Amino acid sequence: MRTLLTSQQMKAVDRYMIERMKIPGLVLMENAAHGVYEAIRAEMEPCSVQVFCGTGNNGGDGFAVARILLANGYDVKVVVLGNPSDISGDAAENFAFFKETREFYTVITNREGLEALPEADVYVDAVFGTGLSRPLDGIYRIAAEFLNERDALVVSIDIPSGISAQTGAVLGTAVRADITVTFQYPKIGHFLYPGREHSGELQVVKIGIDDGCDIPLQAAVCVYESDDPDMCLGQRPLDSNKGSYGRLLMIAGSYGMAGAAVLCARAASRAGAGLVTAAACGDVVDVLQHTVPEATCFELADENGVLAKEAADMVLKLSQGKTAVAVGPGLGRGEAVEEVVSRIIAECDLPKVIDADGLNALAGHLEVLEEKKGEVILTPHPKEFSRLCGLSVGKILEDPVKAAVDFAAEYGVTLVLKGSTTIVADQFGNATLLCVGTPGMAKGGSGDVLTGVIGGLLAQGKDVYEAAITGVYIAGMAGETAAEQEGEYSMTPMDTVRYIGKVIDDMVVEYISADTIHGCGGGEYMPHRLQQPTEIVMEPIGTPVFQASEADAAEKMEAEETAESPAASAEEAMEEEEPTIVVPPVGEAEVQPDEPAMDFLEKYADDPKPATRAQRRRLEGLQEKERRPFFRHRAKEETEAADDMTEEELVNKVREELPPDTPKGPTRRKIG
Ligand SMILES: NC(=O)C1=CN([C@@H]2O[C@H](COP(=O)(O)OP(=O)(O)OC[C@H]3O[C@@H](n4cnc5c(N)ncnc54)[C@H](O)[C@@H]3O)[C@@H](O)[C@H]2O)[C@@H](O)CC1
Ligand SMILES: Nc1ncnc2c1ncn2[C@@H]1O[C@H](COP(=O)(O)OP(=O)(O)O)[C@@H](O)[C@H]1O
Ligand SMILES: [K+]
Repeated sequence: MRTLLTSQQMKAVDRYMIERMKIPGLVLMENAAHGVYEAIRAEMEPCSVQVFCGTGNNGGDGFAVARILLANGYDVKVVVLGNPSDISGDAAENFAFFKETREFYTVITNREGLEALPEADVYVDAVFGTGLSRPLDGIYRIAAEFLNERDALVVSIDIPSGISAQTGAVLGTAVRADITVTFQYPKIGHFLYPGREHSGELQVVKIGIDDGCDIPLQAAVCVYESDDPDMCLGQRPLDSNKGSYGRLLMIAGSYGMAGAAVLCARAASRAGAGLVTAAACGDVVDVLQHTVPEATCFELADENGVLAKEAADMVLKLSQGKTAVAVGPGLGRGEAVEEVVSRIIAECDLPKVIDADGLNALAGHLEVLEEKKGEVILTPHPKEFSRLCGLSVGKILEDPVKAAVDFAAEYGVTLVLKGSTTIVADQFGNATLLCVGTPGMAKGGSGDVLTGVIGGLLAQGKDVYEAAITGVYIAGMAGETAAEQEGEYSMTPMDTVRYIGKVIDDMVVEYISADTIHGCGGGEYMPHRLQQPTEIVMEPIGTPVFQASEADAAEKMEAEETAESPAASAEEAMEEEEPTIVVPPVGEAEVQPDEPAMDFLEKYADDPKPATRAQRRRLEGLQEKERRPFFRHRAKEETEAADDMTEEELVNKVREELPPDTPKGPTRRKIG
């Protein structure tokens, strides 16, 4: 799990370090530039590099990178876009060297100027960072388009120029980077499309903004990605029984849409619910009894295969003794459905997840949410959300985090806005982005699976925000596994259901105490969560921008100094050292799963970074196959060499080659 900052929060952190911690801005910029330089050096030996610089601090980073590259033998040209006399502050300090020597920079104002430049091996995009405030136009637009046409490595500093750090939106046009190097904290725009795709491989480097500033703790947005080690569940206690894992009441399906109920019920069971009770109209019950034998079923009153108003009394009666409700998949539409859904919300005090036709039933009747008795999770895709909130889909996607957070706060619900990046927002202004799932899930029925998983977790006693986040993670990871096994084109939602168990099994760790309700752990591992909306104060500078008083800060420093021995803190610091994280590139390369092996290998020979996990696995598999003869050959040589050794020499050699003791990871408790 990673904390994401907005541009405003990042600026506030920056100011804290400069004004309070007295780290000069130039030092931060130098550290940032070294991070970018390391990223380039890891990819390319000294070669020709053009650094496109704007006139703000992003450009300042660019000048510093250019200087470091020059000092390390790269052939560098700085391309200044905009008026050099606008360069000020730290950026001007870093520009000074180029201004003086004149030899390594040029100011470009039009396309002809760019086209007259020689081709380079690497282009660095240091035009705009978090300060982007309006769509790119003029020379900036031309330069972004020019960079996108280059057949060379493009490295963006902080965020691809033209991408909004807040929303991931393209403002006018935007650079498509192969690598983006950002500083200390990723930004929301790195994880929302189209920003996620434009960022390429994301690297996060430390620049000296460390502990001591509480703004990152106040951040309300965080992200989970595939295989995130922080996402875990506790073990089931050995002496538990089905009653320990809750009872889910599911109301789903109608004539012709029994499948939605089947997927939802199966997913809930796979997510661990102790008992799933499916309430539906007659035809659906018949199907459920055959396909989901583990569920108990009740027939509800219907009219032409869709719930009748009278069904509401039966549903409310059935809800007694249950621990959660899932309602909506495949319910169909009509006044009766609206009444059933409204009454469940207003009269049943259990936590509930509402999806699909449950959401359609709510659209236009949002006042019902003001009367809600139990906590509510809504799981719309953008179109369903548009029907709910009245904003157009386009408007929602302009700033989906804001749209989700605003709605959740206004109606006091947890909102799951589904998509290629799914956003979970709670009523306090917190949001979690989940970069899991696969285009293989873009197939009818995937949403029903998610509803079942969330319902199953709710039934087991998970808090609504946790159930929503964990549910999206599990369904997304199960979808990714299904895509690996069955292919992105062919996988079905039922395949996703099949792999839920594998995903959950990988998430179960021994070290979470099972005393969280019903043995479903994870609480303390979930993101830091604000209980009150927080505002980051930007003005006035220098005085109480940050809440802690001088006296508090001095006290805290003194306490920290006396609390730890230097050796212990150094050791801890090493342990806590955050590695540079690398987010796999997304979207760019569209490779069909059925592509012949050789074409696939050739396509990625120079750039082994296919778009999806499934594609990466496939590539790794093929590369491994390619390598095999070599390994066999080496193994044979080694055996022959070993034959010539005495036994003692052989034992010593093996000892030398043994890896040092590695710490043991969490293991599952053995039963029996
Ligand atoms: N915040 C931090 O902690 C650090 C920030 N650093 C760098 O500083 C950057 C932010 O610097 P700035 O705040 O100066 O912002 P930028 O360098 O991103 O750009 C701001 C300048 O561009 C202008 N501008 C914005 N959009 C424009 C458009 N479409 N067309 C023309 N002009 C436009 C603005 O008016 C402003 O003058 C970060 O992205 C990062 O690269 C680093 O130096 C390291 C430390
Ligand atoms: N390109 C994608 N990448 C990741 N996840 C996706 C993608 N497309 C769809 N999904 C996921 O699949 C599910 C689809 O839900 P939904 O649109 O409600 O489907 P349906 O109503 O047909 O069941 C959501 O959880 C969504 O996040
Ligand atoms: K940039």
